[in-house]
Amino acid sequence: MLTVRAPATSANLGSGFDVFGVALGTPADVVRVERAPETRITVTGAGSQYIPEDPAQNTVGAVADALDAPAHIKIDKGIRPSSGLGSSAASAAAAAVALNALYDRGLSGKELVPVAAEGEALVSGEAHADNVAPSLLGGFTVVTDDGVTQLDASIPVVACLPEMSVSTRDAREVVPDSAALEDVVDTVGNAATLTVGMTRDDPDLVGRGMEDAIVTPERTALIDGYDRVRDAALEAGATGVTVSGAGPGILAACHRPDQGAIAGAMIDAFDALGIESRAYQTRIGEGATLYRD
Ligand SMILES: Nc1ncnc2c1ncn2[C@@H]1O[C@H](COP(=O)(O)OP(=O)(O)OP(=O)(O)O)[C@@H](O)[C@H]1O
Ligand SMILES: N[C@@H](CCO)C(=O)O
Repeated sequence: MLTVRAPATSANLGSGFDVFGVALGTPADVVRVERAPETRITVTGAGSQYIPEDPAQNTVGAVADALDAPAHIKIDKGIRPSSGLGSSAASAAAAAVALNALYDRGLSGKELVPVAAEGEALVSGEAHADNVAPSLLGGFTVVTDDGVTQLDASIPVVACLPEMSVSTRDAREVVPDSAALEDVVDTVGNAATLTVGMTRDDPDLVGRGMEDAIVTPERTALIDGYDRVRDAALEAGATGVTVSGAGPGILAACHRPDQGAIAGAMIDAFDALGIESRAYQTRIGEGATLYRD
């Protein structure tokens, strides 16, 4: 029996649609695997009632297929599905690491990125890798057609998760087909600013670089109360706020001393609209970790 913990992630970071991602310290999924003649999946934990155990419909089933590694796979969900915190990706990343070890496939973390992305193709229709890459590798990741670049980073963040669901598949349908050149220029500038901020562990540059005028405005319309929560977080000291992944999670970058006030302000802003939420006060952290029992 092998056990892997794979963290939640936040993709896009505003200016890096389908490119940027970060691993979060908490929450995380835990996946346990043992060899079996056929893949069988059991799911417990947060939102497990919404997650199919049929291998043909679960992200870990796609990973087991891709690695030709049948197993009994137990998923303990720490990350609620349809959250914007990379729930489906964390299970896929954990399964990729666990099955790679269980069957001695010898693939590196970077080589496991396209394998785990097969799970994302299953649930969202596209094998976008901006959640599975940071969940596997940790830190800040940049995913392009040429591969993955990873950087260790340690920025404090608050990830606020309201009691509502937005499916990635739906949120991809509102992404515009084209953009005005001036918005593209702004977004490239913001993405560059954010990347420099990550290399310096500078929450001010990272927060400033999270601005995006192309995809994020279309997505915020799917999240009740987004503008109120964003304003509350900024007033409480957040250096930048954006939609986490496809939403409804909202990510705020910050300095450590402001973290508690920002978390409280975001929860209170949702609460004033009659929406329950919880906030993870965490920081950019490590990728998937393997434990041998
Ligand atoms: N192992 C799994 N964990 C979570 N969701 C899964 C899993 N396998 C299949 N699913 C399905 O994937 C969908 C959730 O994926 P989706 O990409 O919409 O959310 P997410 O992973 O929380 O978000 P995001 O990619 O925006 O961060 C649900 O329909 C869920 O049933
Ligand atoms: N880049 C993907 C990530 C989903 O978490 C999207 O925003 O649709």
